[in-house]
Amino acid sequence: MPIADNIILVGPMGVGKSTIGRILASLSSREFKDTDHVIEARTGANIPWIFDVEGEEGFRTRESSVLKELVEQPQLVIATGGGIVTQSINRSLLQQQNCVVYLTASLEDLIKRTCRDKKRPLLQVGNPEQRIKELMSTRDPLYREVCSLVVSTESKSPKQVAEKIIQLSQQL
Ligand SMILES: Nc1ncnc2c1ncn2[C@@H]1O[C@H](COP(=O)(O)OP(=O)(O)O)[C@@H](O)[C@H]1O
Ligand SMILES: O=C(O)C1=C[C@@H](OP(=O)(O)O)[C@@H](O)[C@H](O)C1
Ligand SMILES: [Mg+2]
Repeated sequence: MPIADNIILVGPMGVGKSTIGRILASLSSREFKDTDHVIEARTGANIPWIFDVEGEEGFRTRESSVLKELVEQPQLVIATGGGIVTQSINRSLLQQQNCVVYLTASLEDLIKRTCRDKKRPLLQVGNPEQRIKELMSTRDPLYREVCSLVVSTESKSPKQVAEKIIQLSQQL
């Protein structure tokens, strides 16, 4: 893969996109961007606040415009939010990219990694375990539709996952 190409991480909340993305960027000499962080920096508000004030729809509009902007820049690692694939306009854009990596984890790990924080509004309503299961059943086919690689994070440290992505992306 040419060095100028971006690596884009997709997958469910808690799979490690933001954590692994940062490490992957430093290991592969790319700049790290996280769609959620860009939205927060631009609005001066955190994700739960944006969901409260603008609803999920307002957040998705912001997310789509940030994604469109980022994919046009060279040599980035882009960590997306777990719901990026719910919008068909985002899926079309992702399908045009060279390297979109779907990170996977067991439901048990996803629950463990998200249960302690309150920064994910979609897990604050109802039973979080049930919510993660529901979201995964609708979103898993969508992640698969847009990805060029599937990489499991199970029993691997974030650094090991980042190294695996580098190895596999060189074979694309
Ligand atoms: N491979 C991993 N093994 C164990 N814990 C992880 C791994 N990757 C991420 N985590 C932890 O899971 C939590 C969620 O990670 P985060 O990067 O915010 O996920 P995402 O951006 O996909 O929602 C964090 O506490 C992070 O430290
Ligand atoms: O799955 C989702 O719909 C969301 C995932 C979050 O990002 P992470 O996947 O980085 O947690 C964030 O974009 C927002 O809370 C909505
Ligand atoms: Mg994240």
